[in-house]
Amino acid sequence: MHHIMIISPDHSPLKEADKWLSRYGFQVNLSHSFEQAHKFYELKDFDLLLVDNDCLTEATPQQLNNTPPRIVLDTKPGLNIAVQTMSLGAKYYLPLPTDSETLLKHVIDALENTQSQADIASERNQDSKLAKEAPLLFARSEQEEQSMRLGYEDSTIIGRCPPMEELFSDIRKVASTDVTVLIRGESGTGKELVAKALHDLSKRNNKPLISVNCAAIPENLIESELFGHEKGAFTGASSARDGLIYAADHGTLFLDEIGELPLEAQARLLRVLQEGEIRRVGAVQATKVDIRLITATHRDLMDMVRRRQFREDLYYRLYVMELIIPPLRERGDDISMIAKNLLEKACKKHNRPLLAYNKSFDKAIRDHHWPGNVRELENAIERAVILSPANKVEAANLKISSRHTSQAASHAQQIEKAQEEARSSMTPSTGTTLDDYFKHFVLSHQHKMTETQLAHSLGISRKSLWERRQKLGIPRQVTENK
Ligand SMILES: Nc1ncnc2c1ncn2[C@@H]1O[C@H](COP(=O)(O)OP(=O)(O)OP(=O)(O)O)[C@@H](O)[C@H]1O
Repeated sequence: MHHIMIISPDHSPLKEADKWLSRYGFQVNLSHSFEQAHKFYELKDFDLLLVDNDCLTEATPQQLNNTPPRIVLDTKPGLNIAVQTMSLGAKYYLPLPTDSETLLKHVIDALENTQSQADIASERNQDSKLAKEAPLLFARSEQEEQSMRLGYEDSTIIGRCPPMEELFSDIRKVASTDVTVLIRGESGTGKELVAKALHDLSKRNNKPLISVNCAAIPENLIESELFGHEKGAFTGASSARDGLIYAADHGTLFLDEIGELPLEAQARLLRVLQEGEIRRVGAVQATKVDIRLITATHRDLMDMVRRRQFREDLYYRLYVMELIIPPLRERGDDISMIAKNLLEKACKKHNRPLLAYNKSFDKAIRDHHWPGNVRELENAIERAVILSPANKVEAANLKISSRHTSQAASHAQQIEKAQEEARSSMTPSTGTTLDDYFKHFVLSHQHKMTETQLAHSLGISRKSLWERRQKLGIPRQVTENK
């Protein structure tokens, strides 16, 4: 039988865990503080500690010395505290209140993980005599190798600037945990790449990573796509179907553009997170699923909560860990490093010899503002490769619009200016193209409409709206956190 010590103040919701864990056969003891726990028990006799963060912050370094592995739970969760807590040795960091299943799952994971580490340690001890006689080089696992190479020129995510280094360090810390991660960054900054890195570096990497762009699925289909449906659940549902969440069972589900998820689907998703089970549209019974959820958005979800466009309870579920990807224009020398890599790729793709990357090309790239970030850079370089002569790429062939080239003007100022222009003339001037009209309408209305409302007003699907934004490089509304 495993012995667990809960250390939490009287008012903490963590005390509930006592009855849940006892019901599952764990032997549980409770203390109000580390001081009290040390006074009445030998902490080394316990297999695991569940600690309310309030008690952890009050503990002295001596009280934390030689204590069993711990899971830390927090009524005021935050990224900085989470990272600090994990770096101080916590196995998991979870928000409070939590539900019995989430807690049990993490308790079991932590106990199993500790056991396997103990097994490895004892094997290493046995091997150590041999090691002294003939030193062996232990190769790093493929996963460790991959984690060390994050950011390098040959990695899928290139970046060496301090904000990217910080991001990689956070990725390494959270990848192995099962916590829900919210990735924030402007369009084209690499959110999907980060989600993939988290999956590849996790213990779920031999199971599927299912990526879903919530903005690209028509609103009336989103629930059945995600959650599946029963036969006859709606017109056209001629047979029962599993949804994408079920397809991610035991793996990772990446929901991109989570801010575009309609409210009804948000309620269903919340249930998946709370209960660990999924109910198909039209079904009575639920099925258990085990997924690690990663979400991404360029939107200010808190602002959407205030406008009642996003559920507050879901927001707090998603916001356990936040990873922020800086816009390309703030990455200094990384821009050239990424550009060279993209040039190489584009040359290969178009069967061209590696074209010379000269100074004026580099200057043009570094001077541009890149509102569409790495995706825009990728497209511009591909254009330049196609249009340039025999053996060198020419800056002019990047075809980047000059109104974006001022580094001084901030992205926010640019969007504000564009919106101001759009608002000051509510009808487009004569001679504008359909694309201009489209751009004008989106920029002048996006501050007061959701993507669904915008698409509806334009008489197109959300998928088309999303695709045309990418094509025309129309930035989304700037949020205060960017
Ligand atoms: N740091 C990077 N190094 C190299 N390539 C990158 C980097 N970041 C992004 N890319 C490339 O840029 C493109 C856009 O990346 P990705 O789709 O991950 O962005 P995103 O933030 O998810 O975009 P959106 O918000 O529009 O869905 C991809 O082709 C990706 O491979």
